[in-house]
Amino acid sequence: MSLKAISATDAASLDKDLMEIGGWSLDQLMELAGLSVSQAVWKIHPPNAGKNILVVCGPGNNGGDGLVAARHLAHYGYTPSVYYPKQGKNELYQRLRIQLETLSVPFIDDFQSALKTTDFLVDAIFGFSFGGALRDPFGEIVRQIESANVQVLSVDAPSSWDIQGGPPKEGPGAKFMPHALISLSAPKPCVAFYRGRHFIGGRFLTKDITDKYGLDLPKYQGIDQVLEIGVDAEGRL
Ligand SMILES: NC(=O)C1=CN([C@@H]2O[C@H](COP(=O)(O)OP(=O)(O)OC[C@H]3O[C@@H](n4cnc5c(N)ncnc54)[C@H](O)[C@@H]3O)[C@@H](O)[C@H]2O)[C@H](O)CC1
Ligand SMILES: [K+]
Repeated sequence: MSLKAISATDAASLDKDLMEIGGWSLDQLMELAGLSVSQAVWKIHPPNAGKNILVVCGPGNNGGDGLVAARHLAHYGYTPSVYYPKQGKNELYQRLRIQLETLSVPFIDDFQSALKTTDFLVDAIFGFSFGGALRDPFGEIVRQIESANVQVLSVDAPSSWDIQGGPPKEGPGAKFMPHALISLSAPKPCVAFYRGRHFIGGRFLTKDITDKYGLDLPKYQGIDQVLEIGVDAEGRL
């Protein structure tokens, strides 16, 4: 199955359209994005493969998707924990955090130790608004993830990758190739550099909006919020 990619600028504009024209709130979009991330985790790493899931969340909405996913994973019977080194100011993130704390999902400080004991990692650090060189503390965090012996699912883009141009040429992230990637709404151009399992999620697009941005409407099956799509040997979708 092939799906067209969307640039970072169009992805931001598409979200704006959904909220300003389509009647959506950010909470709703993030809830469906995070729900699809949790379903992708289930498909890749079902609970009988190990229940300890470490969700690493960044300061923006990509991190918000991770917080939502962690909540769903707790309800599915996993034992998620969250590493959230730089919480964003938006009150939405504070509410998502409270929801996790009331479920007794731990927010951990010792990332290095958590990496050694986790069964699976969700990279919800940066999505389509990432740009430039990694600023502290994220350079070291990405370096630890890429050298850890654990399967990773990246949310929307492998964190540290340029959304257009793919992995950095050197430094943290240069060797980062997650086991799986879930693109939200539509793949981002950096997927051309990606080799691994590839999912699409964010089941809320309408034909009007896919036509406006020249995208394909994924053919989700039944009640699934996530669909696995392929990437060929040359990185084409
Ligand atoms: N339509 C959908 O599918 C939806 C997707 N969602 C998710 O939202 C992100 C995009 O969120 P946004 O808040 O715009 O940005 P990010 O989370 O990618 O990052 C912003 C955050 O990162 C900081 N930052 C940027 N570059 C750097 C750097 N080089 N070093 C350190 N820090 C950096 C920046 O300052 C901000 O704090 C999308 O990918 C989806 O995952 C939504 O949930 C809604 C619907
Ligand atoms: K990410």
